[in-house]
Amino acid sequence: MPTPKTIDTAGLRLEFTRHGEQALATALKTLAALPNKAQDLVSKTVLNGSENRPAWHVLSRLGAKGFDAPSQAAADFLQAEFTRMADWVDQRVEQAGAEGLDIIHLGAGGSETPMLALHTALSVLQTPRCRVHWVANLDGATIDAALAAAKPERSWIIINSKSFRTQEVMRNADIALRWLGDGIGTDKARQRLVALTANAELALQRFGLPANQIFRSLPEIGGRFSLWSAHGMVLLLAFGRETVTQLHAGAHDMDQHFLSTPLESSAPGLMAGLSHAYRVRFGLPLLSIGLYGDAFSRMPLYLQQLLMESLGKSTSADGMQPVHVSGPAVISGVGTPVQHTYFQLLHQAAVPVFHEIVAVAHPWHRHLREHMALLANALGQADALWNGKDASSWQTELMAQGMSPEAAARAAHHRACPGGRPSTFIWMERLSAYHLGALLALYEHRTVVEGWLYGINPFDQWGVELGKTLATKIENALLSQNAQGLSPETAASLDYLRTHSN
Ligand SMILES: O=P(O)(O)OC[C@H]1O[C@H](O)[C@H](O)[C@@H](O)[C@@H]1O
Repeated sequence: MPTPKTIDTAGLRLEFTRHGEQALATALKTLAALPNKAQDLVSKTVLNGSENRPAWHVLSRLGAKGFDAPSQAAADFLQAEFTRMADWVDQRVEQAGAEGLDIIHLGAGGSETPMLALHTALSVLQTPRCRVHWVANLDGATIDAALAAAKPERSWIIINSKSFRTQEVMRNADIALRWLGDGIGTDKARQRLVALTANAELALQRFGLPANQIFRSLPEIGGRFSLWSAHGMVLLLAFGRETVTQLHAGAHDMDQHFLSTPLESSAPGLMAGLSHAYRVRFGLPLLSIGLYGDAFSRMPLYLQQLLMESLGKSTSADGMQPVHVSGPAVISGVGTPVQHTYFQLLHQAAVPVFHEIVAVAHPWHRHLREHMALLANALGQADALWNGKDASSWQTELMAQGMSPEAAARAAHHRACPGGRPSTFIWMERLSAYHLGALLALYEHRTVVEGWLYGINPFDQWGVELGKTLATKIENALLSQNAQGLSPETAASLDYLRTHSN
């Protein structure tokens, strides 16, 4: 099959023109040999073996269909829950009237980063209908600042946690609930608490929340894939049903492309195949993602979570074998500012990095000339990475400017860029909810396929769990002043902390 050099789908154009024939051929060969499990994403097949579950995030897009009875039931449930949530949101916004709402949004990881990324991007296009105060960290200053900026009488607390066990989220919820109780009374405060979760039992148990204050997702939807389900409520609050429906439509169109196209010619397939080829065949450790426009300023954290939490594994999906090469470390930032931070490393570091660029063809503001200059920067970086400029061209140029041949030769070596550094250019035709939905679904599918190529399970995250368990144990030791059972390194750190923490 000839290598597609560009792919147009769901309002996006992907250019694969800045990759060598060898990398493309390797990607195509490995993709051709990989059983295409895309359809399993919409069936009852257990794709997440270590947690013994299917992976059902595609079913949470509006309009998605299941392949068999259990998956269709899941799609029906998720989409009905979306409608219940959208109705609830409309009522809240209407009741708030001109005063508006303060939303205290408590969530971590996948229960915050994708919503924050989209909230930032969509805010450029549409003024949010409510003020959102984001709190992810266990940093008392952050929750204090969020609460100080909100008015209790118009505040709602959203506890966004799939497991309802994430310690920092629950701690912040306790603080926020106390603050709201002080402001409007305990009973009223409890009525202003909403849980978005796959663990409704725990929400009931911990906060006594009635069913109408709980919006449910499913355990089969992984944390970093969950924004389309109830976990994305804040987007409905801020931007309304029409915008969020457009977001789903973009993702759904990308799903259709992914589900109906062989991996070798699908956009997510080829991105994954190339990333895998650069890691496994060429040994490159780093992937860079540069996104052009401040609308994308919160996207890097989400993309890093999606890619690294999914692909940072070293055990085969069946748990039986070690995997020696898995996903790249991801560095990411917003162009042009990021060009002034780590791009030097892209151009001249001894070990090459592979790069992805996201840019929007049509400006979302009135400054067309500046927008063209922004895009010229994105293209200029891609060109410099791929075509470089060798020492002899520099030497000729510097001598033409009057430098002596010896000085020009020395200077030329510092300036020379080797080129041959690959990138995939991803154009969004416009900045819109639809195109953002398509972009996020593209990255989701690309991540999943890449996981399959390494032979790992992209849907679990056991490594994150150990540190969480230890944190609880260490906190108990700190409180009881008893370091028994802790590692000697931690016990020594606690000695320092005992004398310096208050
Ligand atoms: O939604 P929660 O259960 O609170 O989990 C929040 C986050 O916790 C961990 O960091 C997981 O690794 C993430 O995938 C998850 O999104």
